[in-house]
Amino acid sequence: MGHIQITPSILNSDFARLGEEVARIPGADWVHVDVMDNHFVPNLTFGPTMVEALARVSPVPLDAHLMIEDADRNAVAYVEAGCGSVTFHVEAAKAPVRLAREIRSAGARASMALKPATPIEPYEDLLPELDMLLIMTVEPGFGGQKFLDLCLPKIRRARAMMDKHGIETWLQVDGGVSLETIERCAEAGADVFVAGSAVYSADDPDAMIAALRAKADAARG
Ligand SMILES: O=C(CO)[C@H](O)[C@H](O)COP(=O)(O)O
Repeated sequence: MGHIQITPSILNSDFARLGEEVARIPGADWVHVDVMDNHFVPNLTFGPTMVEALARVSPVPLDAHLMIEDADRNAVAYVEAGCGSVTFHVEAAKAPVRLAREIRSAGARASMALKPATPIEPYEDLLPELDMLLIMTVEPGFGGQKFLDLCLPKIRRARAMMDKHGIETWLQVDGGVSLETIERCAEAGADVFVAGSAVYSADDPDAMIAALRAKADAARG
């Protein structure tokens, strides 16, 4: 298991002041950018041009979460836009192994996401192809939703598979992560935590990142 990393999502930040919003979180490990196409999810955010502009001003590297159809054709554009990590949804990829290899060859960390109802078991043999697995803990599409406890057993099973294979794949959780829920995720084996509304609704987002990190570290014992 890797060290604890906190990756604030800008989904619930002020889109009119994105440069200033990322400047408020220098203590983050990554900035999580939720790319939504209004097809894979019923919400629309931004594309590679906006992400490229954000990458130029962000104090920390970008972690793109692509909630888009046709991930096979579009994911590498986000590596070229300057993202250090690119996550595609397995439900949207026709050839996930080829896609993970393309992301890696283009120079970013390759990551694959599972929606809450998508099981991990069919993808066990694919884990060594990934730098990170993202287990969604809400239905993708919107920030500010309630954490789904039903996803915790899947996080545990994914961590057990990684241990069995002896691989260093990071395990990210995304959706409803807060001071109230982060310990459960860390205990289950997650090491990378996306937090959107918890960070951006705090008076001091950077202090919230430190508080989340401390809770996750404590839960690990
Ligand atoms: O992927 C997402 C939604 O699809 C967001 O990253 C996620 O929901 C973060 O927001 P919050 O922490 O408020 O749940």
